Amino acid sequence: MTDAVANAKRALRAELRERRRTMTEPEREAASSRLTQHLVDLASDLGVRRIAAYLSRPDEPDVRPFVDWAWRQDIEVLLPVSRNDGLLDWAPYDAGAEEADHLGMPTPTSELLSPLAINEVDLIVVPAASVDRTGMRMGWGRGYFDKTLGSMEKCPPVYAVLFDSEVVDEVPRERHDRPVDGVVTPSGITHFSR
Ligand SMILES: Nc1nc2c(c(=O)[nH]1)N(C=O)[C@@H](CNc1ccc(C(=O)N[C@@H](CCC(=O)O)C(=O)O)cc1)CN2
Ligand SMILES: Nc1ncnc2c1ncn2[C@@H]1O[C@H](COP(=O)(O)OP(=O)(O)OP(=O)(O)O)[C@@H](O)[C@H]1O
Repeated sequence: MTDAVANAKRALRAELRERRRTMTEPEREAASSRLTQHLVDLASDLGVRRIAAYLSRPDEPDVRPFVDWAWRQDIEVLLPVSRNDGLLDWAPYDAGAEEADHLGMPTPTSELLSPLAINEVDLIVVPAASVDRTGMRMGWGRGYFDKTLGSMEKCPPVYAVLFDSEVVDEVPRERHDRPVDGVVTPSGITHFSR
């Protein structure tokens, strides 16, 4: 049963990855500017002082203009750094240098903070492959965010960033999967009731 779900996730991820890969540049640019506006609205409405986000790759919905906006507003932004033990360290965004880590993910080169640093933020913006209409989230297959969110005692609002077509009726679900409070897509913000 569990294997069947894991296989279903893998197949769905491959399909979603391919769809992202074939998006055109004008489509990406239009999505990016609308997405940024909604992320700015979300952070402004919540009055955040510190957030956790990530540095998107070219095929991901572009959260970089939002990260830069937050930094210019003096909102502290923490970025994930993948560890070999499956946990995430965090490092502050300072508009400085970045490098690709061994998984190919853009990673900051600023000072490393421990996995506990995320306990101090008031909004977490996470990547996702797909989210369903109840808020159940499927990530990219390494469990980093499920582990991180599952380890938090008191979790601030968590919003996944996706393209519109990636919000679906139902995602394959395993016991350890963590739901999100909402999604931000180019067409707007959806809040789930939990
Ligand atoms: N920009 C960005 N940074 C991020 C993430 C992300 O999704 N986007 N992460 C979010 O977690 C963490 C890194 N996570 C990763 C998740 C999966 C794979 C990966 O190689 N996955 C396999 C697919 C496995 C499968 O399909 O079952 C692959 O792509 O071949 C790499 C890094 C932290 N930083
Ligand atoms: N809280 C957890 N504790 C231990 N192992 C976990 C936990 N969450 C996920 N895992 C393991 O991580 C692997 C990937 O899980 P899954 O396919 O659900 O990842 P995902 O939702 O794509 O990841 P992410 O949350 O990083 O985006 C699985 O082998 C799973 O057993």
